[in-house]
Amino acid sequence: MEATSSTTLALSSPPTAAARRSPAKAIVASHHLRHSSVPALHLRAVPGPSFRALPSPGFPGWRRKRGSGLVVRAEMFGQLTTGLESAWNKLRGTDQLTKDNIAEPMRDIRRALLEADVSLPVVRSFIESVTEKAVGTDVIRGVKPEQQLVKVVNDELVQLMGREVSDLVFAKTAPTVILLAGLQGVGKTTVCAKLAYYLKKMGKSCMLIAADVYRPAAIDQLTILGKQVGVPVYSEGTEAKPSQIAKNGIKEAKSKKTDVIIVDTAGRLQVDKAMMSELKEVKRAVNPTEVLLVVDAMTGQEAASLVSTFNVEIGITGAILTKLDGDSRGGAALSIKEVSGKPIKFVGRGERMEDLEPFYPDRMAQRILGMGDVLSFVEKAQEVMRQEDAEELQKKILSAKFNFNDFLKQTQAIAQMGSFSRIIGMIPGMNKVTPAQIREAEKNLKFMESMINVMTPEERERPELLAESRERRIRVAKESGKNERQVSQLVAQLFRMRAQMQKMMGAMQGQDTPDMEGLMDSIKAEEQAAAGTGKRRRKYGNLRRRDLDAMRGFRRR
Ligand SMILES: Nc1nc2c(ncn2[C@@H]2O[C@H](COP(=O)(O)OP(=O)(O)OP(=O)(O)O)[C@@H](O)[C@H]2O)c(=O)[nH]1
Repeated sequence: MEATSSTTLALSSPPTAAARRSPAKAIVASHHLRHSSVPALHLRAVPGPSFRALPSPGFPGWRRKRGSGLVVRAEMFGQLTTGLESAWNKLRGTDQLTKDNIAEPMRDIRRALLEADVSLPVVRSFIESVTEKAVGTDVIRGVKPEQQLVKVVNDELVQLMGREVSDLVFAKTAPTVILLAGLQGVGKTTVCAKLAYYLKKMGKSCMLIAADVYRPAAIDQLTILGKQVGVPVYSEGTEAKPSQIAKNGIKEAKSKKTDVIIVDTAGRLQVDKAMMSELKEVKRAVNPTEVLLVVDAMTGQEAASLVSTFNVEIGITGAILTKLDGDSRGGAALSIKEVSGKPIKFVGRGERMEDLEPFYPDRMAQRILGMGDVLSFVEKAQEVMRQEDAEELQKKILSAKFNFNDFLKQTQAIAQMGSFSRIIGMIPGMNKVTPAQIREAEKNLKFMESMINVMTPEERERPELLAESRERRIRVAKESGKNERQVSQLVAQLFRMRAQMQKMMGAMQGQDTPDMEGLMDSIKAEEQAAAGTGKRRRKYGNLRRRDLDAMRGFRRR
């Protein structure tokens, strides 16, 4: 309920005043008094160009500014943001994130999340994965450890909240039916109208169905709000059965070729059998595309367990989180997806019809951290590092110095970035590598890593040593638990990779040609030994031929 800027009010009893001004507000305001989670509005006159009605500091979203006597809109999740800040501060003056220096900041993060009413199992797994990622992060030139931790926490928060925005699903053939459920006073009726307003802006025609027959004012409230947003409301009073009203309403909406139908259902003070069975009945009657549970952000992790319960009982497709404007501590937004497995699709951030927006996990994480500039700085620095790495790699390939250390670097880069294709994509001329080749490479890397790990620094630096010495290959095989053939293939593969990369980049000059006789003989001998079984030939024959071709290619050059 927001008064317009021209409204002049100096009142102590807002519902009565609101009642005088607008019947819609009267219903909303009187309804307000019945619900404890939202403090009642106390309209207050504050001096200004014109007197403006403002909620009291107890109202979500508004706080009294210290010292000034002014009432200002509060930062969302302010307390959580402040709690996290102390974690970053503890890392000042350190050079790198380590298991030891991260312990105390992690305790601060844990405390901040618990104070924000995030559910304990969620906090535990969050702390675990942030710690693991933070300690395993490479130092990025110019980026301070505390900034790096902000980035890790941000990425994990985004992940926790579902990563991607979860769009509303529309039925293949209209109409799309959206069933709204929720406890009393969470903002369900308001959400009906807000959602209709949102969909109307998308160019969809809507109809609201008033199936809350227990609170008589709910039907009037929906009718008035419907008028306000210019959407028809179907109702049959309080005598009919909700499932029947919903059915009839859908029939009417279909005859009017309506795109989306939103069904408002009755809330209860708490979850009870009667509500669940009625909801099940309505759900059966309307066969909805979306069943969305409206939950109040002020109820913290309780909201998350409600989403779980409703999902188990009636099967829902997602949640709408209301009253995110202000004092809510963040527990609901951070716990819902993880606890229930269901995404938050929309958030309500005020009482006006336009105060409903899709839920973007990344934007929410940035709001919580309040550090957008740090995040983009770290991302840029990471990008520069990757480019430098890629350039370095390119130089090595051009001079045929691509060795086992580079091989390992690739594996680590993959672990960090999630995909081989990103590195490959950064090397000019490498975009001819097919996704299938990349997938294959990713699979093989782990296997190869175990052999590279037991090579001496010299052998890693100069793969020629292994190509030329059977003893070395046997030693590597023994220490890594592989056989000689596998080591020979790995060495051959490195040279083949060099050759392929160079070929692709059109730079065939300046490479060393090791004496490959020994290695080739070894592969040939293996091939003969394996010739006994057709199965083995089929399995390995192709690979060996390719290896030998690569070797021959090298020898020719
Ligand atoms: N600050 C704030 N208030 C909201 C928001 N959404 C709803 N409200 C207010 O919450 C109060 C309850 O909203 P209703 O829509 O009447 O709640 P309901 O869930 O339909 O209640 P029942 O019909 O009893 O189940 C109203 O005063 C709304 O204006 C929001 O996102 N932010």
